[in-house]
Amino acid sequence: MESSLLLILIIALLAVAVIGIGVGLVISSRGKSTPPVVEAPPVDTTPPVEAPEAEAPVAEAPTAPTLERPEGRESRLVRLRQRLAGSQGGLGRGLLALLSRDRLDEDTWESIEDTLLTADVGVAPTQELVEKLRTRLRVEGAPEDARGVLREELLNLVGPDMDRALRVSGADGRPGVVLVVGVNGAGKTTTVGKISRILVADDRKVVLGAADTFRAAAVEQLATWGERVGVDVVRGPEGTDPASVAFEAVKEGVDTGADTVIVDTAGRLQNKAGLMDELGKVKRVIEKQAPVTEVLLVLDATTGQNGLIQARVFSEVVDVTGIVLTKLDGSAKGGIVVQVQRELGVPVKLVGLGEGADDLAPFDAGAFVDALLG
Ligand SMILES: Nc1nc2c(ncn2[C@@H]2O[C@H](COP(=O)(O)OP(=O)(O)OP(=O)(O)O)[C@@H](O)[C@H]2O)c(=O)[nH]1
Repeated sequence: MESSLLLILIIALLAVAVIGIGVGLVISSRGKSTPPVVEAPPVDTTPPVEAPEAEAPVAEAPTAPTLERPEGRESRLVRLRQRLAGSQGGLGRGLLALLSRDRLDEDTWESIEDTLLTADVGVAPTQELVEKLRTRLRVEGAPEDARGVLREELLNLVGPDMDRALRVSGADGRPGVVLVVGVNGAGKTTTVGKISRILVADDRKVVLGAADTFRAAAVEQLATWGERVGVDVVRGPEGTDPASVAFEAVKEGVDTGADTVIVDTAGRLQNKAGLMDELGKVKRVIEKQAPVTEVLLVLDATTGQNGLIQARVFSEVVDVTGIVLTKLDGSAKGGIVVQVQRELGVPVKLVGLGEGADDLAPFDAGAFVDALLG
C-alpha cells in the first residue's frame, strides 16, 4: 500500500514537472525578445506620385548678366526736345516767314493753309487757325510779335489743358494696368519696351505681358526689352490665346506686388468684329484681376490719313484713353497731333522720337509748339 502511494506520488510529481516544463517553454517563448512582427505595408497599386514639377515658367527670368540703366528723365527730355525741334521746325519757320510778309494777300493766306495741311494739321483745324490769325491781324494790326501770336494760336489748337498724365498706378494695392493697342508695325512692342524703361528709371516694379501671340518675333522682341532692364515678361507659346497671357501677366503683377503691368497686344485689323472680340476679351479677362487703368493706342505719325482711319476703328472697339504717336522723328507731319486728338477726343500722351531704347517722351503741348516754331 505504501509503495503504491509512493508510486502515485512519483507519477503526480512527474506529471507536474512535465506540465511545468511545458508551461515554462510557452512562457519563455512568449517572453523572448523576438522582433515584433512588422506588418507588411499594404501594397500600393496606384502609380507613384511624382513630386510636382515646377510649373512651366510663364515668366522668363532675366538672363542678361548686366542690366542696363535707362536714361534719366532730365537728359532724355532735353535730348528729345532737340530732336523734336529738328524734325518739326520747318512748319513753324515756314508759317513765320509767311506771316512776316509786308502784305498778307490771299495768296499768302493760301500758302499758310497749304503749309498747315502739308504738316497734317487737317482741314478743319487749318481753317480754324487761319480764321483766327486773320481776325487777330485785322483787329490788332500787323503783329510785332508774329511768333508770339502764332505760338498762342498753335497752342490753343494742340490743347494746352488736356490731361496727359499716364495712368500707371492701380488702387487697393493692385498694379496699374496699361493695355497697348494698335496695328502691326506702328511701334507697339517698341513702345511697351520704352515705357517699361521709363518706369524702371522711376524705380517702379513692372511686369510685361507679351499678348501679341500671333507673331513669335514680337514675343521675342518684348522678352529682349524686358531682359535688358530686368523686367519680367510673361509669355505663352506661339498662338496661345492672348487673353490668357494677359491674365497671367496681370496675375503675376498682383501676386508679386508690381506697380504696373503693361500688356502688348496683337493689332490684327482684318475685320472690326474680330478685333472687337479679341481686345474685348483681353480687357474682360484682365479685369478679373485688376482694372485697366490706361488704354494706349499707338499710331505711326508717318501714315497720315491711313493712321487716322485705323485710329477710328480701334477707338470704336476699345475705350482708348491716350495716344502714343511714334516715328515723329521721321516725319515733319507733327500736325497729326491736332487731327488725331480732334478725331478721337483723346489726348496724345507720349511721342516716339527714334529707334533708340529711350527715345520716348511725354507729350508736352508747350514744348511741342516751341519745337514747331523752331
Ligand atoms: N524712327 C522711329 N522708329 C520707331 C519708333 N517707334 C518704333 N519704331 C520702329 O518701328 C518698327 C516697328 O516697331 P514694332 O514695335 O515692332 O511695331 P509693332 O507695332 O509692335 O509691330 P508688331 O510687333 O508687328 O505688332 C521698329 O523698327 C521700331 O524700331 C519711333 O518713335 N521712331
